[in-house]
Amino acid sequence: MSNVNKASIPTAQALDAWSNQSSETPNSLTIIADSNIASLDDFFNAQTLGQEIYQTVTVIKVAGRDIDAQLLAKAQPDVLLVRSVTPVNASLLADNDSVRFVGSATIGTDHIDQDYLIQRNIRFANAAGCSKHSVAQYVLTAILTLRPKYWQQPSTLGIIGLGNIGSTLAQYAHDLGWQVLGYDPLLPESSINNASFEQVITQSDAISLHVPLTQQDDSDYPTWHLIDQAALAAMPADTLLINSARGPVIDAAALTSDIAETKRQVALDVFEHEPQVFAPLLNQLALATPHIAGYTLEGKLRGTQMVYDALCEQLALAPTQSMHQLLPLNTYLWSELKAHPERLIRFYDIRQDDKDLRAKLSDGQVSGADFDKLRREYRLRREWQR
Ligand SMILES: NC(=O)C1=CN([C@@H]2O[C@H](COP(=O)(O)OP(=O)(O)OC[C@H]3O[C@@H](n4cnc5c(N)ncnc54)[C@H](O)[C@@H]3O)[C@@H](O)[C@H]2O)C=CC1
Ligand SMILES: O=C(O)C(=O)[C@H](O)COP(=O)(O)O
Repeated sequence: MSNVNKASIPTAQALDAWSNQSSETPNSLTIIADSNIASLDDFFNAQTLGQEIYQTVTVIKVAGRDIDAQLLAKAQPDVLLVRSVTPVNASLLADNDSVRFVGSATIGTDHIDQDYLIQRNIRFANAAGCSKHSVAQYVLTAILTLRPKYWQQPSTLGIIGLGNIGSTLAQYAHDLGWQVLGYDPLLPESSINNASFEQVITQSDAISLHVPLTQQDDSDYPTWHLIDQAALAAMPADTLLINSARGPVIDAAALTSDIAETKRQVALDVFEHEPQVFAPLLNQLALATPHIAGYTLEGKLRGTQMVYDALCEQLALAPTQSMHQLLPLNTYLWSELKAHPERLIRFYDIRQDDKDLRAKLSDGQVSGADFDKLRREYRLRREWQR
């Protein structure tokens, strides 16, 4: 049996050409995938998935925001692979009865209606923890760029949400001799889960948010507008606030007024009205980046690897591709940076990302198209080895 990788088709427009040729081959596997998933061709092809079972593996690559119900109804894929910008729910899948597996190469799952997928008996996998070091390193870079004195001076880092990213950030904070005040009502008390929400808000030098976006229906501790006008009013003006979780965790209108009044330093990687970013907030931020905290080569490849492994399990195949075969040598060592703080800009020049985003400001906003373009064309950083 020969395995033929029929094609990786780059755009939705190519779907018409593909569907005219498609002869509904038995044992064919059709995948619709967000073209922003790293190394799609390396992980999803007839060699890595065929293995005597699938004669044809077709990957239709589409921009995440263009994956819609019409496309799914027409292509009738077996597998849907997304990142964070494609809402996967009844509106997307109602007219489709072919999808058996949905993979999101991301940590966050707020774009996925998991109850609906269970109802439809569609297996779901995400990439929990894939970029936890990358995001933690983004946060450290933001803090140390804005407050270089914290390399030497003991400070208190408040962490809200102590899952994969929050707990990883706490390890780096301890490496630097910082005190950690952590709050996570869904985890047992621990050496880092050691404070109330109020204590974190009122007693930290810097606060970093690492919660999923949840609403009242999903959680006893919803995070939508967790940082609202009251939380900001309780936060001392010199407390640095960083959000790399999801935009709506902070009430953007309240934050805009708060910074105008307090001149607080705030670093945002995510925005309430993303992909649009509005000037009144952007112009007051100490640092602003286009949702790239997790965008390292390692973080993105790990995300792809995790959904590939889960798909292999679903198909009862042994995984044959590994991200380690695809990674160039990594020379970024956390121990080196700790010994030479002046090299931070070489490890991650966050001000360049900030500058690139602000350069897109026009007519009072960064448009969704420009925000997405910055992300699509982002030169992936390397994750520091710890
Ligand atoms: N900016 C970026 O590029 C990235 C952003 N993210 C975002 O970061 C979020 C966190 O990621 P992980 O740490 O890997 O997730 P995780 O699921 O491992 O941890 C989240 C933690 O938040 C806690 N939590 C939930 N509600 C809370 C509340 N009201 N108050 C305090 N804690 C609460 C949970 O108990 C859990 O321990 C993701 O859900 C995603 O939205 C993730 C990756 C990249
Ligand atoms: O993993 C997550 O959760 C994230 O926020 C991603 O890193 C965001 O990347 P995209 O999925 O929007 O490319």
